[in-house]
Amino acid sequence: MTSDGPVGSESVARDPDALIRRAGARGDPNRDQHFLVDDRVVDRIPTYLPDEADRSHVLEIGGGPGVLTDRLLRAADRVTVVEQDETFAAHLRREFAEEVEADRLTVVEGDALDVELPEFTACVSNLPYSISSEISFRLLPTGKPLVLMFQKEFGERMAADAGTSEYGRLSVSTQHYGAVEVCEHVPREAFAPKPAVQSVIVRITPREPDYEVDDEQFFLDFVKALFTQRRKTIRNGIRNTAHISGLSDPEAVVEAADEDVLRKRAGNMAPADFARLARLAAETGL
Ligand SMILES: C[S@@+](CC[C@H](N)C(=O)[O-])C[C@H]1O[C@@H](n2cnc3c(N)ncnc32)[C@H](O)[C@@H]1O
Repeated sequence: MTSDGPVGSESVARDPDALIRRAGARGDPNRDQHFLVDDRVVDRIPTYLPDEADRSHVLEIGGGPGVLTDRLLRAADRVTVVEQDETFAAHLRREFAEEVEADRLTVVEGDALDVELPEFTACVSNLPYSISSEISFRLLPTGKPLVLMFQKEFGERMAADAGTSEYGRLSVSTQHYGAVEVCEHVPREAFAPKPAVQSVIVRITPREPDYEVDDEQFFLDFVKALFTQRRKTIRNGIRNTAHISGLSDPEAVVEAADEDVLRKRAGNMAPADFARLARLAAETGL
């Protein structure tokens, strides 16, 4: 049930279309503004947080008219929303004046890639897709649960298993930080204006990886290097990409590694296989 009623008296969830009307501006696709207008989808998003997630301070990137902000304020003690567009930032402060006054909502106007992020306990966002990768790799190292909307292909690559066509550097580097699941496919019709692409909601639950990495930066660079040569064997990948991985003696790594591993291709290497090889590479070839 949603309400189109007066601002500030909402005991039921706010109606998406009414919020867009009160914001006084339509979404501009050139500014990554595709707003959720399907209540059922918006209502489900906060429920994808893991049960054990700490809901004391939830971060939202890209608040827009505030339909998700509204649901997050119902599910969390405190919310910080980062919004780049001054019209929508001003609208959010107006629309949620009571919550701002009560210190339950902070509206940060600025670019989510530049602003200082608060000490949040979880992040739930319908992201601006043009910054999907950069913002994800700002959020992932915080080790907090994330529920994020992405372009379908991007979210599926994050969640992909070794041996599938979607599996790549993005899968390994995301899964390094947490367990990744696609919770829901969201059709274009759930947004206004309708985006050109389909979307997915992805949950990332932080956990320690099931392998050990001594030098995280080298591990991530090594994975990046080997996926630039995904059609080549690992043997040739190691040899051809020292300028990316930073190896000073790639030949020593090839000599030390198992033949079984050297014959594989990056797309068939599980994250734990990369980690084992990265440890060996750091010991023998850095
Ligand atoms: C896909 S819309 C989502 C809006 C709202 N949460 C919803 O679900 O309807 C993305 C929002 O992010 C904002 N935005 C775009 N780039 C941004 C950036 N770099 N930093 C912060 N916000 C940004 C846009 O103005 C827009 O309001």
